[in-house]
Amino acid sequence: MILQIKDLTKRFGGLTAVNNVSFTVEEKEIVGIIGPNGAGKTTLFNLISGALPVTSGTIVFNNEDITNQKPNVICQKGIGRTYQVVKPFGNISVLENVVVGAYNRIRKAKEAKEYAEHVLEKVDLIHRRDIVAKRLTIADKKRLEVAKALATKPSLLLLDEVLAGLNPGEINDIIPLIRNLAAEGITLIVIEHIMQVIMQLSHKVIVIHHGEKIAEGSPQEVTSNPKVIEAYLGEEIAFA
Ligand SMILES: Nc1ncnc2c1ncn2[C@@H]1O[C@H](COP(=O)(O)OP(=O)(O)OP(=O)(O)O)[C@@H](O)[C@H]1O
Repeated sequence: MILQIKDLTKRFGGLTAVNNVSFTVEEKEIVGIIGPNGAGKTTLFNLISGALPVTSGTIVFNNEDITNQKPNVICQKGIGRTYQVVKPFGNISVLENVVVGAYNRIRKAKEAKEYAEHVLEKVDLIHRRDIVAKRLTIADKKRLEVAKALATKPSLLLLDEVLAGLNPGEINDIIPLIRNLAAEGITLIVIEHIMQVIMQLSHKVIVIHHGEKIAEGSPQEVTSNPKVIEAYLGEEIAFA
């Protein structure tokens, strides 16, 4: 077991965004997290990555309690993440963006640059290395977001809607990339709205609704669960 989330709760004033959520993630697993808009998925990532303090509950990573540790400390322990809203440093090059990520783990400039180039090759963005990041297409900005997170050498990577806003062709191009990361031994937790992608990628799916975990199981199990179907009534997610 690489991650254990126990009774995790996050309140923003009177709003309980994450409510008593527990689950575990095994090494090399791909876990999908789904749930309607505002369900608390990104907040969950913010708690795991240390971007927000928890209200109660614990987060154990590699047998170590990391609850409420600082984001840079959690990153150095091996948890990387992407952001739903891509946040490249727009006025510097693609390569420099990734070098910034690499500096979390590598102190020497030459080594950080070499590692950043290696990561850019992995995400198929090496040919754009000298372009100013803000000039990238949306699809390439998503690849850059993954590259920045990969440069921190994560053993657990949290992907927050990296496929949102992409067309079907672009989505099909990025899915093998995600699979390759898993094949290399990186454990993945993936928030995604596109059910087909979740069904294709995930070993296990966790369904969050109003901050609570309402279902957990194989993609087939959760999509045939009446509670899950009800939570999604009126939502645009298609189970087909
Ligand atoms: N920093 C914050 N301060 C106050 N409320 C917040 C904060 N972050 C999130 N929330 C609220 O917590 C709830 C859960 O939000 P969250 O972004 O985690 O949902 P989500 O499942 O990721 O949604 P989406 O699919 O739309 O990204 C929402 O009601 C949101 O408005």
